[in-house]
Amino acid sequence: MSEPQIQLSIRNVRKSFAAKGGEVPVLDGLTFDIYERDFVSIIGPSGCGKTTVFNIIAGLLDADTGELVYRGVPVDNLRGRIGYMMQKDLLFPWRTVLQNVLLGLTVRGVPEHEALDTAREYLSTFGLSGFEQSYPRTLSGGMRQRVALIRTLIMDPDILLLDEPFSALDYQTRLYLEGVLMEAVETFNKTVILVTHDIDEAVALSKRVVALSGRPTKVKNVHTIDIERSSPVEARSDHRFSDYFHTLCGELDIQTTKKRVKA
Ligand SMILES: Nc1ncnc2c1ncn2[C@@H]1O[C@H](COP(=O)(O)OP(=O)(O)OP(=O)(O)O)[C@@H](O)[C@H]1O
Repeated sequence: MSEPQIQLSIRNVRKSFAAKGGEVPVLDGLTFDIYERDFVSIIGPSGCGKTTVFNIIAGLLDADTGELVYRGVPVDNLRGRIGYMMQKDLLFPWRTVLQNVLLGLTVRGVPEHEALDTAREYLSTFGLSGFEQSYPRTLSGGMRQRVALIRTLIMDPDILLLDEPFSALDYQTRLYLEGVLMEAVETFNKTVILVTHDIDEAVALSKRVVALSGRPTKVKNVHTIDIERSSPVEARSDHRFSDYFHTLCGELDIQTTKKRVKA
């Protein structure tokens, strides 16, 4: 098999924020690589700067120092190359499902009939045919996240940045949407970077997991997850799943053995 090609390098990125007591260092020289068609999860303690990394990649924030290198070329950010999906679906409530999905293509100047064909095809692929004229408030949380995922994918970004996209959903819907995501990523050949608090989800979906330390944040370790993965539910039955799960709990200092509670 050929060596994986590096798509994006994050090199020595530092970022501090001004706070009442002075500058707070958040990212302390973050360095890791993303390969072509990678699926990488980023895990780390709450507030360690996971969203900040995404915002720097997306061009919503500037790093203080450090470098992003995209396919061998240093860049300021990946604006125009990424699709960013967040925990909150951010659909426009006054627009129908179809109008929400069409928006990006229209802004890009895609001819109307072409945009409509593409939008309908995506809605059908994601099981949302028949809901074109529905408004977001009439859909379940899982359906709204499917619309948000379509809206992200339809722009054909090189890399998907997914910031806890399923964390507000119930477990059953999450499992279902993990499967939808996995299939979509394979069908559309996308590279994914996923921020998640859910170690179970990280192991089930990812080829690699980047574990971050607490603030000021560095990369603690990068783990390759080598499991059979025909679906995220199947992945959970792989005999190595539990080992990876425990290793990553250890990275986050989560106690996995029983401890006596002192009376
Ligand atoms: N624009 C900003 N101005 C000032 N401080 C900020 C700003 N953005 C983030 N921070 C601070 O930087 C730190 C990291 O925030 P960030 O949201 O990136 O962490 P996170 O790991 O994504 O958090 P969580 O796990 O809770 O989602 C936090 O202490 C946050 O308060």
